Order: sequence, then C-alpha cells, then structure tokens
Amino acid sequence: MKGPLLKITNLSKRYDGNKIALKNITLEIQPKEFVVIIGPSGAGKSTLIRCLNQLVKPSEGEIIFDGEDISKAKGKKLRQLRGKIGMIFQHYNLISRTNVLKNVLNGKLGSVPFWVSTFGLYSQEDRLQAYNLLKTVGLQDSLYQQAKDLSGGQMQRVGICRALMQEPSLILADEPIASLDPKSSEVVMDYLKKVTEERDLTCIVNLHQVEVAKKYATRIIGVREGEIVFDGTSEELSEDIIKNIYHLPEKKQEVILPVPGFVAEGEAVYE
Ligand SMILES: Nc1ncnc2c1ncn2[C@@H]1O[C@H](COP(=O)(O)OP(=O)(O)OP(=O)(O)O)[C@@H](O)[C@H]1O
Repeated sequence: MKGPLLKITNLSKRYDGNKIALKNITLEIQPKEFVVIIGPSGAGKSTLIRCLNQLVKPSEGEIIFDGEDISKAKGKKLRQLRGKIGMIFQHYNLISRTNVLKNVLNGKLGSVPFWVSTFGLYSQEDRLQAYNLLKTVGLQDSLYQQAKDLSGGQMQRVGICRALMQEPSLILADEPIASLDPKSSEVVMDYLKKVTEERDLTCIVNLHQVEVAKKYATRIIGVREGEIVFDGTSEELSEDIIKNIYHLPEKKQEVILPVPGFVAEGEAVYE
C-alpha cells in the first residue's frame, strides 16, 4: 500500500458537549508501524483509539483509513471498514461461558450470516484458521475450555486471536495489559508484536507502562490533556520528555484554615 494507512486531521472530541478529551489531533500512521500511545490517566488515549473505529464518535475532524473516511461512515460502509480493524480490550470482552475456539470464531461475526454464528455452523476452513491462530499463541490445548476458566493472560491471547480472525489490516489495543501481572504482560506483548509483524499489520496500542512502550514500539506518541506532546522513537523518549508527558499543571495549594472548635480524630487537645 502506498501512503499512510491512517490519516487523522484536526480530530477533536468533546464529551457531553463540553468536556474536551481530544484537541485538534493531526497524525499519520504508516503501514506496519507498531505505535504505542502513552500519557497520564485521562489524557485522551482511549478516546483517540476509539475514535479510529467510531466506538467513540469524533466531534470534529477527519479520519481517512485505507483511503476512506471512517469518521463519517455509517451503516454497511462503517461495518465494512470496521471489519478491517481488529480490537483488543483491557477486559478481554470474551463470552465467558463459551469455549475458546468459539470465542475466536466470533471474530468472523461481521463477515458471516447471523445463522452461522447462532448455530455454530462455521466452516472447516474457519475452524482450522482459528485453531492455527490459537496454536500461534500457545493455546492449542485449550480449545474447548470455557473462557471464564482461563487466566487473564490466556484470555488476552484469545482476544488477540479473535481480532486476527477478522483478517484486519489494523489492530487497536486499548490497555491490553492493564489487568495483567508483569510476566503475563510480557507474554501477551511478545505475542502481539510477533503476530502483527508476521502478518505485516499496523498496530496501535495504549499503554500505561513507559518501559513496556519503549521495548515494543517502533514509534511512541505521548498524549497530555488531549494533545500530542511527543511523537518519536523509543530512543528519542528521554527522561525529560517522559516527565513532560506525565507532568500535570500544578494545582494551587489549597490553604486549609482550622475550623474554630474542630478537633481532628485522634488529635490531642492541649490547653
Ligand atoms: N464517556 C465519557 N463521557 C464523558 N467524559 C469522558 C468519557 N470518556 C472519557 N471521558 C473523559 O475524557 C477524558 C479522556 O479520557 P480517556 O479515557 O480517553 O483518557 P485515557 O488517557 O485513556 O485515560 P486512562 O489511562 O485512565 O484510561 C477524561 O477527562 C475522561 O474523564
């Protein structure tokens, strides 16, 4: 593909008509990039990722994905574009009382008639594809286990397979390791990086952990208060820049005056 996979121009998001979560974001993402978005809580990372597939409706701006404006797409067109974007969630979003194989096959939902999924009539080819994906992430022995019986790390590996089942060109991962311990986080990130590289996919991941971002990203975007304040490589992300991304404007120190006659709990009163 020639040109960027994503071209975001003047993207803004205002929640409830007033809370500004994104301010005029302009950004291009090239095919095969592994982009990690970092920034403090409330910076707008999730909003940015979710605007890309219209899980959150942008207030202003344009998002050209694969040559088409996804920000204005509706109905069939939107479903078709979303079909090319796999999504991975912090809380996995698996069907807990359904087995691993069926959860992965659900990735096909957008591209098969409803009765195929309702009655579990997936083709042999689809089943084989799901099995091969699960094998890639080391879960070939858990096909018939219910999702609820898996560990968090295993659930997220199923989440990765479900996203890949769509055969997307873009993967969006919204805090994929925020609920995992460091070891499982590493396993999940290793697999995510491996499967996206092997398939030449573009990946955009939101992360809280700067060290993890530096280890995996080909490009890091720092967001602060709805704006991009850094865009560069892991090597370029210096300590000072990290401080700047995570630094919030200093709040005015509130002076708390003692209330006459008030005695705090546990406080001794000396006459
Ligand atoms: N549905 C919503 N309605 C109103 N305000 C929202 C909504 N979702 C997010 N916000 C606000 O928009 C801003 C950006 O939130 P967002 O979740 O995108 O940040 P974030 O960087 O992903 O934070 P975190 O790392 O904590 O998930 C925050 O001030 C948040 O309170």
